[in-house]
Amino acid sequence: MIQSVTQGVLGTYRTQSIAERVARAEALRPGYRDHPMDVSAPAQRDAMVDLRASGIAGENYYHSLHNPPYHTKIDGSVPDLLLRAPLAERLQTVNTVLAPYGLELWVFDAWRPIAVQNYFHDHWMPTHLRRHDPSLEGAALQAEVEKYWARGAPGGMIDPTSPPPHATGAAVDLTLRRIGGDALFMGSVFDDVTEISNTAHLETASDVMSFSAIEARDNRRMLFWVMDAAGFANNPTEWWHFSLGDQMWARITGAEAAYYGPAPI
Ligand SMILES: C[C@@H](N)C(=O)N[C@H](C)C(=O)O
Ligand SMILES: [Zn+2]
Repeated sequence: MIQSVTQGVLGTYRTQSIAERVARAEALRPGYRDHPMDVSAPAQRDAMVDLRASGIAGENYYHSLHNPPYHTKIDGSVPDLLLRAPLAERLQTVNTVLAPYGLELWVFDAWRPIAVQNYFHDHWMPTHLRRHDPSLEGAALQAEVEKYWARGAPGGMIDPTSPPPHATGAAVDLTLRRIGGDALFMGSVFDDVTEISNTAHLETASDVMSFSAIEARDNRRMLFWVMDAAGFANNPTEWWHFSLGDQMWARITGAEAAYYGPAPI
């Protein structure tokens, strides 16, 4: 029998605010790309696995045509959903927590080719921002871009001490869905790179919240806490982005150093 999400562990997660935790992460995140990297950590050699082969559902968003706001396949994208093997195992564990509720994870993206990262950071996001504010340039433009899109690597040469999160195989973009069915309502589409996607946006949104907003808030809470319990850190500007072992994770959790640099691909 399928359990209601209002009961048991997910029921608890739905009622537990994430405001404080996300605010703390937000304060810690700046400068995460300068966080120490343990380049000789044995984990640096952890294998990459395709998540579908590990029983985790998903489709690479950038390699699909059903991917608003893009509605087109992104040049350089790949169909794979590759992640470090120990992290894939943790996602399997998350699925065992979700299964009694008839839920599972749905992955949008994991390891990302540097060409895709460079495109969004260097072209797509600056173009989008300048459409709204043509005067935006230089450091101010970069700061706005990097709220949502991490700096890539010029010429594709990834710095082993400062890789973009999705180049490490330790960052994953995902949501919750009914097993084999529809995704739960999270209040924004994936890659809506505006404030609506900030993880705690709905925690503080308004005094009189719509039922839609409450549902999205509670679903975000479920996702946040179930991933937190598996050791993942959330990127505070995006409800879908989680990582473990990379620099953003290290910065947010207070780990001395990251142990996942560029993925062995
Ligand atoms: C925008 C989103 N899909 C994303 O992946 N953002 C993070 C911060 C990144 O670029 O690594
Ligand atoms: Zn991401």
